[in-house]
Amino acid sequence: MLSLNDSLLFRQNALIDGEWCTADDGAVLSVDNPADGAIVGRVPKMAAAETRRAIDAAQRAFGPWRRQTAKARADLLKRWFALINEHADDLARLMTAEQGKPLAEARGEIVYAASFIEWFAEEARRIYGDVIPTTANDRRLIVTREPVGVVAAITPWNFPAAMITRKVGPALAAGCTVVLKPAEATPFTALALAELALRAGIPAGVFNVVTGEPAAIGGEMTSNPSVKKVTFTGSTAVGRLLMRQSADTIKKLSLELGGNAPFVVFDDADLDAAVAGAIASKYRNAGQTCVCTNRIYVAREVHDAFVEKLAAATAKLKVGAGTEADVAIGPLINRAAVQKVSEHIADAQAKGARLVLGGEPDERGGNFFKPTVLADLDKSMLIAREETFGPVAAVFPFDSEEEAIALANDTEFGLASYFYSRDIGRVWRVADALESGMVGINTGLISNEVAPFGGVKQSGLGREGSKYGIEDYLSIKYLCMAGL
Ligand SMILES: NC(=O)c1ccc[n+]([C@@H]2O[C@H](COP(=O)([O-])OP(=O)(O)OC[C@H]3O[C@@H](n4cnc5c(N)ncnc54)[C@H](O)[C@@H]3O)[C@@H](O)[C@H]2O)c1
Ligand SMILES: O=C[C@H](O)CS(=O)(=O)O
Repeated sequence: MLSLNDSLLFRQNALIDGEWCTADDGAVLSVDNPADGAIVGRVPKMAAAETRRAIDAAQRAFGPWRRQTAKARADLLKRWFALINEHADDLARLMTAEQGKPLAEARGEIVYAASFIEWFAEEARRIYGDVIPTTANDRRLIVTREPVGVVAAITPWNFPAAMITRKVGPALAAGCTVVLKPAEATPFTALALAELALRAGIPAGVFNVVTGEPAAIGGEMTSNPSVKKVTFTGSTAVGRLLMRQSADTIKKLSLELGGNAPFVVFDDADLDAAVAGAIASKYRNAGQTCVCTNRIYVAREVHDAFVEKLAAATAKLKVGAGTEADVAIGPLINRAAVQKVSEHIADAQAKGARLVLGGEPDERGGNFFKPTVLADLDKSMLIAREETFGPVAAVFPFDSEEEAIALANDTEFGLASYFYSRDIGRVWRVADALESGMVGINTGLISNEVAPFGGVKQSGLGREGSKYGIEDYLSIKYLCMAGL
């Protein structure tokens, strides 16, 4: 049973135009706790009709919201930021109950999620235009930047708060209004954030949350002409589908999609630092992040030493429910996730990989899986091509810098990549050669609100966070002011 300081944060209804409401037919979706399968709660199973009403509410709210001054919007966002931090413990409990991550990680995500609201409250007041040197004395050339309008947002289950504020923060700061569909597995964190937005004074209709049928809701979002932008975070497969569905009405798109991050350890690396970085990047959220290391390439000269150190560090990671003390690896989100991890391990072993540690579900059963280290892998294995999204460290040997770069880039994804070297020439050569939107050099943790987050190739379009993250919610208008 959920125990919150503020029980009103536990919302089991959707939010449309400032009102908490049910599905038209009263249907509901159950949400279960990945740690024990217990029902956490239920949310409306909405579809196209309710989504259309939410879009209409956002359209009505857009005019008044965009006409507020930047400072007025910034002040409301700062109040929302303060309320999120004030209620961080309750938000973390909600998140652990529905997503499973350890409470300490959930608490950290709330701080990270709030930082996007604070950052874009500040950015709201720096949306500048241009005055261009004129082409003739009878005219002045002016550039202004305007909010695009109603934004539809669809987010994943692995970061139930940060993936939402990384979109809603810039959208509201720019003067847009939002209709959000959170993942069906993790709606309660989103609904609690929406409750706090109302308490902050963000007007009805500016931020709406619909829950329910992904295909029906997404179909309305991508076809409704009032929606001017779709911003999506999730798998590349769904991102591709939404891109196709948005084409008929030429919607602006931001896509934060799948990854398959390489982690390269060169022979001149600080091995202990590389092991610490691999642990941080691999096992965060039980390996369920888009920027988790998926393939670890180690110079053959240091391969065995690295594997030994990595296995020793991995063996110290405690598996358990997110509410238990000192847990590092919580449950995976569902049985399908456990199945995929098991398939990747079995496939690798069948093709010659060596199991160093773990390799099977935890004794607890259910969605718990032992942190695993595999060695002596090669590119024929599924784990080399697919995003595992689980606690499996796959170590591949390599013999040259050129080979390491070729192996690292041998994927259709290009979100994050990492490498460890203390040779400054090699650092610049490898950083330039890696095909990814983000590169961690001598670190396994790169995410924050001030830097541009996003990928290349089939990992997506656009950037979130940083000064760049607000651009996708703005359009440029050129004024040619003549007759002077
Ligand atoms: N690049 C990033 O910033 C980032 C961040 C987190 C997760 N991800 C990626 O997301 C994936 C894991 O998350 P997931 O399992 O929730 O992904 P998913 O694509 O299955 O679901 C993401 C969201 O899309 C919705 N959805 C599913 N089918 C839909 C449809 N037909 N129409 C409209 N919406 C639909 C889901 O309900 C959910 O809200 C991984 O590939 C991971 O790499 C990427
Ligand atoms: O899953 C991907 C998220 O973007 C996680 S984070 O931003 O790296 O914390």
